[in-house]
Amino acid sequence: MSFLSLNHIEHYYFSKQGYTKALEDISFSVPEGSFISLLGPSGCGKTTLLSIIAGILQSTRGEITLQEKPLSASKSDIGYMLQQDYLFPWKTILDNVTVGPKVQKTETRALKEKAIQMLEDIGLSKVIDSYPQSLSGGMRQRAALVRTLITDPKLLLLDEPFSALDFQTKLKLEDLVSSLLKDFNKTSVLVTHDIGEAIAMSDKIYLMKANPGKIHQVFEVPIEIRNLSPFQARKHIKYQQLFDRVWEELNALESQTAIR
Ligand SMILES: Nc1ncnc2c1ncn2[C@@H]1O[C@H](COP(=O)(O)OP(=O)(O)OP(=O)(O)O)[C@@H](O)[C@H]1O
Repeated sequence: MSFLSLNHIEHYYFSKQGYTKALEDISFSVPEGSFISLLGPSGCGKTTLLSIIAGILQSTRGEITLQEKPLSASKSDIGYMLQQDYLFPWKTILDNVTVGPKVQKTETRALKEKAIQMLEDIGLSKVIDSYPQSLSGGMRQRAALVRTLITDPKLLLLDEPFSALDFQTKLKLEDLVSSLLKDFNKTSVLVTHDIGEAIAMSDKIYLMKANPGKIHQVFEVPIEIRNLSPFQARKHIKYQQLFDRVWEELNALESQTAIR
C-alpha cells in the first residue's frame, strides 16, 4: 500500500499578465516510514509542490492521497518544519511546543509530560521554562521539532529547516532529526537546495527541472548510506559518488535555466 501518492499533479498560476505552468504531470508514491527529498534549480516548483502536498494550495489537476484517502480528509495528519521556527516570543518553550494541542483543546496532562520528556531527550531540559529569544538557533529548531512531533503527524513536510543554521549546528540537527524520524517511523518530504543534505537524509531524491516544473530524474540512495547517520553517511565513498552524479545533473539543469 502506498502511503503518500501523487497522481498527475499539474499546477498553473494565473495573473493579469497571463499564466505560468509551475508543475507538469508529477506522479510518485512514498512508502510509509521513508524519507524523500525534492531538489532542483530555483523556480522548478519545489515550494509549489510542497504547498500542494500540505493542502495549502489546490493543484489545477491531479490528486494526492494519504493512506488511500484524498488529502483534504487528512490535513490534520501533516506536520511541518520550516526554515523559520515561528516560536512565539511571549511563550515559554514548553508552552510553545504544546500550543497546537492547547488551541485544539486536546492538551492533557499526559501530553504535557510527553512534551517535557521529548524536550529532555532532545537536550533542552534546562530551557523548558525559558523564552525562545534566550535560545540559540539550533536549540530553537529542536524545540520546533518537538512542537511538530508532539501531535504525532503521519506525514512530515520539511521546507529547508536547516538552511538558516551554521554548518556545525546543521550537521548535528540532521543527525538528530534523522534518528528521531526513524525511531518514530515517520514518512517525510524534504525540500532542500543542499545536495549533501538530500543524500545524507533520504531514501530517494527527486531531482526536478524548471519551465515547467517536473521530475527530471530519481536517484535511489544506496542502502549502505541509508543505514548510517547523516554525519557518517557523508564520509562514505558511495555518498561521494552519488554527490558527483547529482551535482552534474543539477549543474546541467541550472545552466539550462540560466540560458532561458
Ligand atoms: N504566487 C505565484 N504567482 C505566480 N507565479 C508563481 C507564484 N509562485 C511561484 N510562481 C512561479 O512558479 C514557478 C515555481 O515556483 P516555486 O517557488 O514553486 O519554485 P521553487 O523551486 O520552490 O523555487 P526556489 O528554489 O527559488 O524557492 C516559478 O516559475 C515561479 O515564478
